[in-house]
Amino acid sequence: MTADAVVPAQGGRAAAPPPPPPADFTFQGHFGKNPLGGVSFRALCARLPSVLGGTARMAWRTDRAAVALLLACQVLTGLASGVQLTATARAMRPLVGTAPVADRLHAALPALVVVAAAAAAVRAASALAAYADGRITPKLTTQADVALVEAVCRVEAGAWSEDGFSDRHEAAEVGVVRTQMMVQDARTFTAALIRMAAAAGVLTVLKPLLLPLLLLAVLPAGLGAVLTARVDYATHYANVGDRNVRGMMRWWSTEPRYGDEVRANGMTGYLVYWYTALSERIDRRTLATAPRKLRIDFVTSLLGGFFLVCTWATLGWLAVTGRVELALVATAVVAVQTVLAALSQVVVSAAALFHSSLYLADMRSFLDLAAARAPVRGILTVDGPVEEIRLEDVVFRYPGKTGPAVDGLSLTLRRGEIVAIVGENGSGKSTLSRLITGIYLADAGRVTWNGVDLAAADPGSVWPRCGLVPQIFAQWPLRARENVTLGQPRTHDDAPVWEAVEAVGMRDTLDGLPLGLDTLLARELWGGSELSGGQWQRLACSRALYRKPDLLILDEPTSQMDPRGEHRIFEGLKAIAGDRITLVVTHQLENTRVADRIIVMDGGRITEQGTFAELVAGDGLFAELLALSKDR
Ligand SMILES: Nc1ncnc2c1ncn2[C@@H]1O[C@H](COP(=O)(O)OP(=O)(O)OP(=O)(O)O)[C@@H](O)[C@H]1O
Repeated sequence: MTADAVVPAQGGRAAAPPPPPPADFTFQGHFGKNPLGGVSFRALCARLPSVLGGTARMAWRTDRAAVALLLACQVLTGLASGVQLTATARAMRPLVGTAPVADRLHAALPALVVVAAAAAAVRAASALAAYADGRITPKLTTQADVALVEAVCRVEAGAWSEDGFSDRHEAAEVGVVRTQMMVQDARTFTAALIRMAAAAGVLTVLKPLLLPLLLLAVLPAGLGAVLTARVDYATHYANVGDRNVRGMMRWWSTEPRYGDEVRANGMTGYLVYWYTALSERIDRRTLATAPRKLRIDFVTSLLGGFFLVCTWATLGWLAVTGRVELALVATAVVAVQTVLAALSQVVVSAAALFHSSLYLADMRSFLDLAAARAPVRGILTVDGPVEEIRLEDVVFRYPGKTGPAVDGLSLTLRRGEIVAIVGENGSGKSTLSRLITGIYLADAGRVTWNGVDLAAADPGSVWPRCGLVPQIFAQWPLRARENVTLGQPRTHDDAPVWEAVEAVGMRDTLDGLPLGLDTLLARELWGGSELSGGQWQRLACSRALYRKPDLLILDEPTSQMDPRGEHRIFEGLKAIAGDRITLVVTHQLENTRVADRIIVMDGGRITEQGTFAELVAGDGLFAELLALSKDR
């Protein structure tokens, strides 16, 4: 079914005109250019030893015993292949003689036994090598995967706003998948290389002339495989942006949590159309390369075939003209077949290795990029309770935006204070809370905690002192207990967990779950229990309270709560305010009554501040917004 065939459902009404296709996602910046686009063929092939070396080093670090076993098996394979061919040559001599069959067989028997034993050794070595690979690969893949997850979790939040960062991440994910094939490709490659060397050695002894011809017969296939891999990679690179967005849309469309919105708002038709259209665009790019790949295949097969015919013709000519005795011709046939099979394996696995190396290089370069974006701020530490947080002429602009989100803002927050931040959508409230916590660093001006500039402070001494309930909070598919304690060192005492749960009025709800605090909060997983939106929000608040932070920031903390829950949260805030700085971002202006001070933001600046009574009495934005909230 094509995108055109997918008619967006409009509640039974005829769908016209056709919906717009998905937007084009192309990056013009630094990452918009395929890094291999201008690289020569020789330079591409020269990568192979470093790829093999890199894989060997990674594997060595992972499981030395398995790597040693793998190497031993490879050497054994080579030796056994050589023995097999030499014994074949020895067996052929009596076999092609003129004595009675029984005598010929009898004379060839010892050599044939050696052939059989060597073949068995090759089989056994190959089985053991597969076993060693099976031990290395899962660990290697997990290592790569964990390294990627960790790197992504650590980067500065601002990195995600950089042009192409998210797509480089998507490309790195493909690198992790490719890691699964890396050891197998390297194993096949080295085994074939060793087998080929052994067979070529025997063949060289028999008739050196055949070897270059064989090489010529196989090399075009290798060239073709590498050229095809390059075309595939170029297509992959061009598709990364689209695939990334398609993956996200797939998640949003199929995630049960958003299922109600998708169904009741009649989005299914358009979403399927959109998904199909984007997939077709990706397919079009992929299919566009098919004729080129076919041409490469044709030309290289033709060349390879030509040289293969030359090899067999040469062998025939040698036999017919008596330049080689018949027994040796028979061995040469076996040797040619062996070298040919091994050579083909070498080029195919070398091309596969090369292909994987392109994606692994993406993974490594993303890990480097992520490491470069990890917070490196300084070694200063914030000690003791946080008494004062000060912002001095702070300016912050998101990458790619023309104007600043926070524009020359100065503010002092003191321990024991509850400060409410209000303002219209987009006025910079959430950005301000990110600057205060040091999630973002100011472009100009500075933010200090107890006089320590966050730009020079180790985040490890700052973030453990924060408790943040963001506007969009996570609903972790973990047990209820972990949903409260996540981010804190593990304790075996549930009393503080219940205390935090009690503070947000969730004790009865969690008590009622099948396994209490041990209940898995994930509807879609086996044995999981789902909470309501407001209950999840209460749990997010309890997570921040459990941390007993020096700085508590609540960004729209009660937007999904019933009045009882909301009342409880704000009463609770007053009770614990003495030990910390509390910041509440809210549009529910009535809730700001609890605050000692209210800050009104407009266009990234503070335009008013004071107590609730003072601001109500004034004729500024706060009074206007409050009047609007009551005007029904
Ligand atoms: N991650 C981001 N990347 C780029 N621009 C952003 C990002 N987050 C916010 N902005 C921009 O910064 C400005 C301030 O946004 P911010 O989220 O701080 O406003 P807010 O006052 O919290 O709004 P709301 O009341 O809607 O939550 C807005 O113009 C917004 O478009």
